[in-house]
Amino acid sequence: MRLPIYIDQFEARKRYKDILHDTHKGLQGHALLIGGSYGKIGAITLASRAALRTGCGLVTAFVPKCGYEIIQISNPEVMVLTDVNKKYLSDMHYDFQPNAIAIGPGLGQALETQKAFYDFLVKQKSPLVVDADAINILAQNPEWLTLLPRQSILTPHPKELERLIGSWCNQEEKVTKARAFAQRYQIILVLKGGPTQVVFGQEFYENTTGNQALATAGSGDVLTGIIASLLAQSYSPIDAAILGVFIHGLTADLAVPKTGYESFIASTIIKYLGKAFLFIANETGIPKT
Ligand SMILES: NC(=O)C1=CN([C@@H]2O[C@H](COP(=O)(O)OP(=O)(O)OC[C@H]3O[C@@H](n4cnc5c(N)ncnc54)[C@H](OP(=O)(O)O)[C@@H]3O)[C@@H](O)[C@H]2O)[C@@H](O)CC1
Ligand SMILES: Nc1ncnc2c1ncn2[C@@H]1O[C@H](COP(=O)(O)OP(=O)(O)O)[C@@H](O)[C@H]1O
Ligand SMILES: [Mg+2]
Repeated sequence: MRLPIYIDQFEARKRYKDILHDTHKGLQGHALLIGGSYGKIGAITLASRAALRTGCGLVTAFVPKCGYEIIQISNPEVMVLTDVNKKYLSDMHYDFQPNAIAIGPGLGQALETQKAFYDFLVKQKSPLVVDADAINILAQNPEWLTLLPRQSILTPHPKELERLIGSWCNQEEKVTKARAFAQRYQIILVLKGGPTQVVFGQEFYENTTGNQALATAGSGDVLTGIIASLLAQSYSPIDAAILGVFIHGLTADLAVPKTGYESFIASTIIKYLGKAFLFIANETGIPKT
């Protein structure tokens, strides 16, 4: 098996873009995060807060009606659009053009949601971030995979990956199958775990940040928000995926000496995003190439 390209501070630094002094929220990108269902609005709440803390100018969450007050109260900076349905999404309808869309956290797999996801996919032209139940729905309806815009980023954890590509006997087989899948559908696969790997075309990357503190509910939902935010800020899909997993893992490395593993929760990732960005921007000592 070919050696991976390690996602380290050099790879992160060369991809990182400074925020310009004369920018404004309209230039910083608008991310749309679609998901949530009754009992799982937290997933999209976390994803949308992470998107804001990653620097995009505007964030809209599209959730079922039961999520409206939850998100408005917990994230006042986030705008909220609601579905006609109370408990799960049934019609992903919005009348603006976001710079990036992520779909899946907390979405559920109700039949009406699956149909709405199909109608949504048919209309998409720009790369998406696809996570959690949106991946599970694709695994149940593999013929829809061809509808994914090229260079969409799928972020499965190992169980979601298995639903998508089937089981594997060892790491080598996993990567071989993932690579064939990514090439077939012309997508980027973020294989979450410890360590997280990224598969894109002929390239295979492995992240060097992160630790077991990330094994906590909502950790992946936060990653989805981070990657969507970078995509909305005009990072290319592969740069958004690579920088996203590096920053996500770095928060845990920076936090654990202060929090310990046990008290680290998904909100702690968001809390440490600022320190992670400062590290990449200023503390690596690596000049911008
Ligand atoms: N606050 C909220 O609103 C939250 C909402 N959330 C939302 O819930 C929805 C369901 O998502 P989900 O991931 O919890 O369920 P699911 O896909 O069945 O996977 C679980 C199974 O997968 C496995 N597994 C997982 N990781 C693994 C690993 N690293 N390595 C190996 N195996 C691993 C493991 O299987 P086991 O080992 O038990 O066989 C485990 O039992 C989704 O929409 C999500 O966004 C959550 O984000 C939480 C916070
Ligand atoms: N032991 C570990 N070491 C490093 N990273 C981990 C570990 N366990 C989980 N993670 C990371 O935490 C995140 C978990 O994502 P996911 O399972 O989708 O969580 P959730 O659905 O609860 O948000 C992934 O980014 C994964 O790489
Ligand atoms: Mg998840």
